[in-house]
Amino acid sequence: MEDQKKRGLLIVIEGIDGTGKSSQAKMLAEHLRSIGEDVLLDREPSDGPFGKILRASMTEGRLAPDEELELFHKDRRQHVSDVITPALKRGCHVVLDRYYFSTMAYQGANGFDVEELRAINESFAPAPDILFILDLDVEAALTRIGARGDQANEFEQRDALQFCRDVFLSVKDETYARVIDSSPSIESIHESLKKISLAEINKK
Ligand SMILES: Nc1ncnc2c1ncn2[C@@H]1O[C@H](COP(=O)(O)OP(=O)(O)O)[C@@H](O)[C@H]1O
Ligand SMILES: Cc1cn([C@H]2C[C@H](O)[C@@H](COP(=O)(O)OP(=O)(O)O)O2)c(=O)[nH]c1=O
Repeated sequence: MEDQKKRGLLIVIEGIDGTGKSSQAKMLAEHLRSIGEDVLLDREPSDGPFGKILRASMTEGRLAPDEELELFHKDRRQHVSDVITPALKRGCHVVLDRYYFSTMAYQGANGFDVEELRAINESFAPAPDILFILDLDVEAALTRIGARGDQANEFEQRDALQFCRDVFLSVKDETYARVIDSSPSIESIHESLKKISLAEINKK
């Protein structure tokens, strides 16, 4: 008898820096576990070898765009095959802080073609069951992360973050996508994510 265990849900949380992804992912995972669901809380770049190189480059100095993109794809291929797919197959939900929509956004802002990036990633990475797009204007997001670089840096940063925000919103009509206004309190946003996630889990 084929194992009839229900496949887990891939729940992805995306948004520009400061929209509350990490806070919401942690709270959602903790809530689902508290009601007996098997949940893996994870993130991209992942904690695998390629992800580690990427995270190091964020403090030690950005890699060349081509090299950086190649590493994000290598990291995701390994993350999907070694972590995400096995977890979903054993019925474990995966709550993921960033996924390939961040590649579309941030490497798109770096000059790569957004739709091409989407096609490459969707050739090997499963689409989410739910994609929460945490949306917030760039000024409010920058304030939250206390990003006060020099003026020039801020202008560049603002433009790039606005580009990213627009890319995230560009997938809002997908059946799996939910745009969540991230200006309310952390708790009220958590209530929205909890309600939507439980409705999907109960559909299975
Ligand atoms: N809804 C919210 N209202 C006010 N502050 C928030 C909210 N969500 C997150 N924050 C704060 O903003 C900062 C960034 O939150 P974080 O969860 O790390 O966002 P991200 O992972 O999207 O960068 C943290 O200091 C966090 O406490
Ligand atoms: C997953 C992913 C992240 N990123 C970027 C977004 C972040 O600036 C950085 C690290 O992600 P993260 O740790 O989420 O940083 P933050 O908490 O500040 O948002 O990696 C990409 O450029 N491409 C990607 O595919």
